[in-house]
Amino acid sequence: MYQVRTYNKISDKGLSLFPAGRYSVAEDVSSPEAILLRSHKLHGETLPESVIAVARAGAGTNNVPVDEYTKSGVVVFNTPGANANAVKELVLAGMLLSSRGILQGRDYVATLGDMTDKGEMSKLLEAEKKRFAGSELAGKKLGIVGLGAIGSMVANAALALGMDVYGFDPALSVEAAWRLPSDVHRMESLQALLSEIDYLTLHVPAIDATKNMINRDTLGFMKPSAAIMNFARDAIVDSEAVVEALDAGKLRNYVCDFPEPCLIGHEKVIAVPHIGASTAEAEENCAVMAVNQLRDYLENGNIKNSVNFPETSMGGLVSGCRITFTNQNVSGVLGNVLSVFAENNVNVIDMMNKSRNDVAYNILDIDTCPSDAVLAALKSVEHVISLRVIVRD
Ligand SMILES: NC(=O)c1ccc[n+]([C@@H]2O[C@H](COP(=O)([O-])OP(=O)(O)OC[C@H]3O[C@@H](n4cnc5c(N)ncnc54)[C@H](O)[C@@H]3O)[C@@H](O)[C@H]2O)c1
Ligand SMILES: O=C(O)CC[C@@H](O)C(=O)O
Repeated sequence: MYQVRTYNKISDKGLSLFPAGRYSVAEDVSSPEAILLRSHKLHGETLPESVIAVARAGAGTNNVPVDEYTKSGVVVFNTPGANANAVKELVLAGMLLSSRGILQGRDYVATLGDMTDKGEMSKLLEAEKKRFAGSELAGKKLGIVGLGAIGSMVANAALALGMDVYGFDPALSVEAAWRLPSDVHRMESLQALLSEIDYLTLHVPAIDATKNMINRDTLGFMKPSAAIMNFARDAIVDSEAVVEALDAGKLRNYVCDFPEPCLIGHEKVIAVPHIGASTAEAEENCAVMAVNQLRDYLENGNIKNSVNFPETSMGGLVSGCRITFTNQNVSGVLGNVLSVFAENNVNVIDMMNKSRNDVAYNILDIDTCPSDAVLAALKSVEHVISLRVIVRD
């Protein structure tokens, strides 16, 4: 029986994919092999020694100490693209809220509760509506920083709305480049993009390279009439600098999914409580993808959509026994492991060896499961970090 510890509200559509007889899935399982979570922060928490995998039902993994887990052979998964449409739609809503007097108009209308005469009300509204006039998105310039799953969807939608789209992504993958409409103007620097655009939307991960990417200096490149959408992470924007720019009339609006104390109540800030991915569809997509990936890893040793381990798949285990092991990515380890098999007359039927940065991951199918003594010898090969035996039941 596999044990999976959950944090946060995970969609039932995903959880129901764990077969009841083979998985115990709950917040309080005692010796979990896996953790399934959304935004719960694992930094500073002691990971049970039994854990071999962590699945983030979502894109960002900055709530998981990935580097630390990699060293102990724990595979971290995410669900790329599974909630991208939900975020895209909220970015569009953010730009519309920023460009039109929707919230201000709604607040004003709510003050008219004492009026009883429909005609009087109509006259008053027609007289007052000029205070809530806005501008259109069509024809405006949108800058997108980060052109991955979300950024490319925002680009397509913005082009369909008649916006002129500028993109900056120095780490763009080939796959993401193929998804990108050719109408997007490719910018060579953040500064060049910021000085060009009317709206900025951020879709980069929270990593060292993106920390406070929007700060006093970079805000200085932007037009005073520009507005920023931050549906990525709080760490990417220096909020205090944003408030200074808003107060000084050097920035029009800040729309964000990550409220902080300095932003609360500011008339030029529209802040919502991290609801970018909070749609039934996105929650289901993420949970289904995360559970399928976890199951394939636990039951077959296959790795798909990991942020720290290489993509490695040998399909389902049909018969016999499968050994998987993780090692430091140095020369000679696989050879030494195979020598142990050879010395003990264990026949390897099929195998795969992949590496990523400092780790290598291996799947080996063999005739029959090795004895405990052979397994102990395999585990003691220098630079082997962890080893697992999977048997078809
Ligand atoms: N508000 C929410 O609920 C919500 C939901 C999903 C994702 N997110 C956040 O949005 C981020 C992006 O999500 P995604 O699904 O598009 O991820 P993604 O991995 O598909 O795309 C990220 C893109 O950022 C680019 N990038 C990395 N460093 C960069 C840099 N220094 N400058 C410019 N571009 C850079 C990458 O090359 C990649 O193309 C996630 O990491 C997460 O933090 C928030
Ligand atoms: O789970 C959520 O609600 C947020 C997910 C989002 O921050 C992500 O990085 O995918």
